[in-house]
Amino acid sequence: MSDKTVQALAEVVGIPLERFLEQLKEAGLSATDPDDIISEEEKVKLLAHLRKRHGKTDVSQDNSTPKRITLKRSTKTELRQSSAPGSGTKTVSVEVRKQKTYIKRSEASVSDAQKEAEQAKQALAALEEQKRRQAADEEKRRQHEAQLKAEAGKTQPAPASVPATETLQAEATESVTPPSAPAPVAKKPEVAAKEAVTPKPLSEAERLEQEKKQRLEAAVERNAEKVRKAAEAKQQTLHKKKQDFKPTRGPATDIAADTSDAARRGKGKKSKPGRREKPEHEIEMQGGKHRFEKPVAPTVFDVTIPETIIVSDLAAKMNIKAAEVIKHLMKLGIMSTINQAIDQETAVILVEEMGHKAIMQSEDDFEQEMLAEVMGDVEEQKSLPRAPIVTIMGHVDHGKTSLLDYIRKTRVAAGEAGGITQHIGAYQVKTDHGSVTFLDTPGHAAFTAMRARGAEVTDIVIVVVAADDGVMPQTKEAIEHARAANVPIIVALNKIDKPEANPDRVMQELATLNVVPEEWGGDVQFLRVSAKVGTGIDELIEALIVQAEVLELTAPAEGIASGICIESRLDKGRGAVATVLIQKGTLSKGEFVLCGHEYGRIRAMFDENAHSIKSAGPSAPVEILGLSGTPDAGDEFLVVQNERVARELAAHREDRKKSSRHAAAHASKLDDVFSRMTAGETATLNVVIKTDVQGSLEALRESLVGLSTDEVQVKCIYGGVGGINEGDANLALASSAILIGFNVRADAVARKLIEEKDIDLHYYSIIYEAIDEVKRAISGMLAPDIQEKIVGLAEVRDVFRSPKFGAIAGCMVTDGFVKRNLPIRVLRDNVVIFEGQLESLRRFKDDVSEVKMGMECGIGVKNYNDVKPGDQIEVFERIEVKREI
Ligand SMILES: Nc1nc2c(ncn2[C@@H]2O[C@H](COP(=O)(O)OP(=O)(O)OP(=O)(O)O)[C@@H](O)[C@H]2O)c(=O)[nH]1
Repeated sequence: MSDKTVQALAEVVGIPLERFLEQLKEAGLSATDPDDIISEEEKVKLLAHLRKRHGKTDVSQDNSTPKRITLKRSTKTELRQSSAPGSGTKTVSVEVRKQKTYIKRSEASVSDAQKEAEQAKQALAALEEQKRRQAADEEKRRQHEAQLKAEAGKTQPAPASVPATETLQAEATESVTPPSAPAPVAKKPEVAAKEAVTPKPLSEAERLEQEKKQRLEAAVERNAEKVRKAAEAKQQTLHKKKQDFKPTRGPATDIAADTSDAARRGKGKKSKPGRREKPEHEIEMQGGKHRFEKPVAPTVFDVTIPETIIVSDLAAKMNIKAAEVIKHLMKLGIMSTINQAIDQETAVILVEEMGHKAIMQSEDDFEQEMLAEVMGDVEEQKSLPRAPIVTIMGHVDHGKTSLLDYIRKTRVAAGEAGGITQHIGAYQVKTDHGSVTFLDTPGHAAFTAMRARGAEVTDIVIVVVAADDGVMPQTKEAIEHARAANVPIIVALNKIDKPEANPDRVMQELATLNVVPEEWGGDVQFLRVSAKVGTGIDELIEALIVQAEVLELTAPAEGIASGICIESRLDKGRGAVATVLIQKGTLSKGEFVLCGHEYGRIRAMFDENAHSIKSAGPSAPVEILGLSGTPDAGDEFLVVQNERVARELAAHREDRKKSSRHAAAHASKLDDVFSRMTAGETATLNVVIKTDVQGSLEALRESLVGLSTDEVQVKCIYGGVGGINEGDANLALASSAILIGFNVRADAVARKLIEEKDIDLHYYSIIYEAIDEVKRAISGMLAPDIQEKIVGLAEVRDVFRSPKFGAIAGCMVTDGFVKRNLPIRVLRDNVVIFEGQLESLRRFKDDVSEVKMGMECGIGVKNYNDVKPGDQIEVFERIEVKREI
């Protein structure tokens, strides 16, 4: 055997290093370090020492008859006690090993002193080889021993029990011990007393088996030692951690503990990559105490409340369940659902009542804050004159489109191949004196719709009046809408080329509407034009430029661009395409834009001639590509520098849109006119009146305007004849006006808008009622005692004549339900033509009391036989409403 280090030898022998070193010291050897080399000579010395140590036990007789002794001892296994710490059932196996000491010794007895070194080598090598044998052999051996014991038939004292490590050592020692060598030391006398050995010769097979068992035992012992050491180390770590851990109350100290832990780990050995660290909480839980503690005082949150907030969002901000918020709202007398928006004031009361701190936040504040971040430090740019933005309005067929087309073709598309221009919703005309931008969506509906969305884009309105036709209802509407928006008017007297054109008459008519020509001493420019032959078009453009100068329209030409989206669409090949009108600054390709709640980088930019351009300045309409979606017409756009905030702002706007849908619209209400007046908010009540005939319009308008007092002025924004359409609803919305329908009704589109925007619409059929209600509203007498509620609508599809009932209208119920004993009105083109009672209501041949939406029925109207297909029958009920004050 070659020389080995102390450590290697200790491992081979299977005893702890420290112990082995001790033994080396006792043997008087110089090696003190695990890496010291033990020479053959030293090994012999060590063995001699060990032999001497064990020599206290007198087993010389055994040695002289080794085989017999071994056999007898091996039968006493079951009485042994464990000497292998921490190895559970294997403890029994360890006991058995002690017998083998005798076997070894007996075997060793045949060897002589000259063979010591060689024998030792063999024993050690054998031990090494047999370290990992199966425990099954051990079991087998025990059974065999039990059998032998039964055969022996008598009890003998147990041999001395020695710890496994010592036994192994002894094995090595005794294998080279001369016959006179002493037996191993009996460490546990009580066990030794029980064991006695009856000498009996061993067969060769038995001897081999005993050897095998011995080796197994050695392996088991070494494993047990390892396990024990690991358990001890673990125990120590735990103990140390427990000592280090001091229970904390606040998160700050928790963190401190964590960091100190981490620091400690860092200072010691570095955790190996890939090795899973034991989670902190497991360790803390083992300490018997959870590190998180219930807060001792209620947490007070700072709750930021926007102008409206959805119940579930409010609950989330206070870290409570929505049901809790709903419960508190109930206590405040407010019934709400989880998705309902509540106003800021209510939310503040609720938040404070729940013990939190409410911080009122205006949406504008928030947006301004974010916008400031988006825009960065924008230098104040010098304002320069800019082109006016013009909208053309007028009555049907008076030539709006022709005028726009003529200007575009002659002034914009000049020089274009084939004269084909792309329609992008707006175009700019350049002259020597300046430019003019035309919005290419004629009519007051588009104009008012943009206004209703809060976009005040138009600088000047051209009202087109056909000189051969004169002022018509939509001419009046156009004028009213322009006035409501406070936008100056220029009148284009069109079709001047026609022989029957009579511009003077038209001028007179307009003068009666307070649109007085400059040449008559008024302030409105009148131009005689022909959209067909081009007469007066240049003058018209000149007039626009002059008007722009009067208005002193200016905008910064440099700097960050902002403006309004005038239309957008989704193009199959190009994605979202938006036409925007730049109001300020210069917009460049590649810049990042936020538009409404859409955003993106401008991939490409085109002018009205579909020319790709790199940049554009104020009042220029451009088409941009690259937005995330299609913004709404009227949405504001601006260039942003920071994509992150742009995205957040876009998300915020989207949220706001959502909550404003839930929230009560801010449209004006007749009911709260008085309260707003007293709050000093308004001194004007705007009304939009639609009536069945001109006579009632005039009567109603005069009566209502006449109600004006020193404190409040009733202002008729617009009055017209006919049903209430989308334009009327938009006008009411844009002007915060109340809609009054006198013997007229709103059409389906208008009804939808009115419902969506919560516009205050009132239907009357008696002028006095309308006057009385407005009077009461402005004098604080809120809510009438009796209100009318429309419960159903049926459309007349056919009319049958019956000798018994007269005219029977075959109807389809299109909304709500029709009930026999409720009052009805007959409407033709949304105008009330009759009010009365139902005489009969039938489904097929049966009389019925009620017919629901989607069903057909026959309706007979009492004392009225003039029903025609296309008429509508409105069923309503009068309900009593309690006075609120
Ligand atoms: N003689 C003559 N005809 C014109 C003139 N301007 C328009 N027209 C004709 O008038 C008709 C109506 O013109 P449009 O431009 O469609 O009128 P509009 O106001 O846009 O009509 P809507 O789009 O229906 O509201 C067309 O047949 C035009 O050719 C003009 O200056 N002279």
